[in-house]
Amino acid sequence: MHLPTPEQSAAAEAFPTGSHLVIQAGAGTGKTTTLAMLARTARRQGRSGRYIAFNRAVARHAARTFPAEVACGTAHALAYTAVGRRYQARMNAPRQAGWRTGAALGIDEDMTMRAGARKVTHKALSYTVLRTVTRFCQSADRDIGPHHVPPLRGAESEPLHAQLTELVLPYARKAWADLQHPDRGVVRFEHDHYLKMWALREPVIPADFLLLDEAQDTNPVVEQVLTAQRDHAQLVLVGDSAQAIYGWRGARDVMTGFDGGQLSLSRSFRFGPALAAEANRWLTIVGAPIRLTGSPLLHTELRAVRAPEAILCRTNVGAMVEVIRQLEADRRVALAGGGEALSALARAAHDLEAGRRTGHPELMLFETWGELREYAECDPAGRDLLPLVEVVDEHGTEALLRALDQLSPEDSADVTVSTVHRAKGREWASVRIADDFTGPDDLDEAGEDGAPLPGPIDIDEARLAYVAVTRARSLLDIGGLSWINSHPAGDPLPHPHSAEGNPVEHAPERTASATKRGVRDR
Ligand SMILES: Nc1ncnc2c1ncn2[C@@H]1O[C@H](COP(=O)(O)OP(=O)(O)OP(=O)(O)O)[C@@H](O)[C@H]1O
Repeated sequence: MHLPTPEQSAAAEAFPTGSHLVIQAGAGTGKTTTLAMLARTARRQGRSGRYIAFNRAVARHAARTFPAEVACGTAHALAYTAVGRRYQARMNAPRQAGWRTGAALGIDEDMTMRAGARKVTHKALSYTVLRTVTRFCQSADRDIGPHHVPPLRGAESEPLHAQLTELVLPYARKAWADLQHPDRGVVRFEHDHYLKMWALREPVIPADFLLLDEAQDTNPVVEQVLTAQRDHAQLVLVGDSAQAIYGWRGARDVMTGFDGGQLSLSRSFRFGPALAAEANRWLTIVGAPIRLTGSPLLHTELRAVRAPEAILCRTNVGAMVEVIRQLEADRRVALAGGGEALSALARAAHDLEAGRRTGHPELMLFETWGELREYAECDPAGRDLLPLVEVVDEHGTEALLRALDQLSPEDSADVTVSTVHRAKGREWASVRIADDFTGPDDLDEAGEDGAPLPGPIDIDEARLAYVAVTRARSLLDIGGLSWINSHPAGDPLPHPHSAEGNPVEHAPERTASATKRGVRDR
């Protein structure tokens, strides 16, 4: 048993008062240890509660640490017990292509829409219908509406999206109605469906307290259920606002602005002071409420690393490039999460090269590779696909598929390549940041030395950088993030050109952050 830090003790003392709390827990600061301390305090008080984790693996890990009075699980597990189990027969139904579901809902093969020169086929319409239902299920809304219809690659303009919405909405509503029957229907029943049904019933969760983990990335549907418990249960939101990296798929940081006592954990047990300083530079840029202190007992170096245990990439395509490089260097390579997402992309590219349409949701509106290349090169909405086009044009799809076939399991690999999204919650002894983390574009203005001034840093990119650098224990090679060393915002001292100190930008939806994101890691 460790001697608690003053911050851990403060959390353990605040908890028994029963008031709602927010605990900002920085990377590697012993969050689980601290929550277990709270749980033991509750046991002494005779209170029982629940810990709600982001996924099942985290919930299982917590269950081993927490006393039995605290039930550990996910929001989906609660919803399954209350609603989902009635739909078990439908959940066991075999998977089928989205267009078959679309056809069963009435989207015939000849039902298409023109999007300029592109044809939105019945397959793309069916996909959009199913995605609309999923987005509704993740929202806090009572009914399906136009804002749930996702933008379709290659048909992003407002008039086209409006046309798509009009076409898709009636079928999305029909799909949702179909899903209500416990034992028959044409739409495949998914976990998000029963979660939404449960939320619409406005459930009361019987508990004296609820501990919500990873609260910086909470789906609105879970947020709605949780905040509705605040009159009978003590709410404790735990997470790290600076690690909120799922905003692009609708998640919200429910810690910021929450009405409750504010606590923090800032002593990192993962790394030493040098890495804490690097992390703090990013925490300053994102305007985070905490700064980290490294453990004086741990030595972490920042320097070039030739053979790191892990290479962290910004995008899926960046990961593909790294996999190829590492294989060429004769290293056994693992890809966190497996190679299926990348293989699907490579197969889609292969189909387009052969002049066939693909069913891949990102590329389904394009008929040929040339058409996709033009979209990536000339359309601002397609700019993030440029790295994919370049990697395919450089290596060819067959070489990419061969490379992905050679992946090793993590436990027998020399190096693990991962996107930052996949690396969340993980740590390695030595980490290199991949070179797809490019800095912001230069401004049109020049500085006193005549060199162009670097543009502001997108705040979403800075959060991603913070998650990436804090995965290392002993060695960090900041690699692709080295541009920060010559950016004014990378200076830990306030910069003279900026009243606030650091020029950063809070990017609105679908601006720089969206176009820079690359093919998404799901
Ligand atoms: N007060 C303490 N003194 C020394 N070591 C501690 C203390 N609190 C936690 N630790 C150690 O820090 C490490 C990380 O703690 P823990 O497993 O609780 O964190 P986590 O929740 O898994 O990770 P993170 O903090 O990154 O979310 C563990 O090895 C734990 O034993």
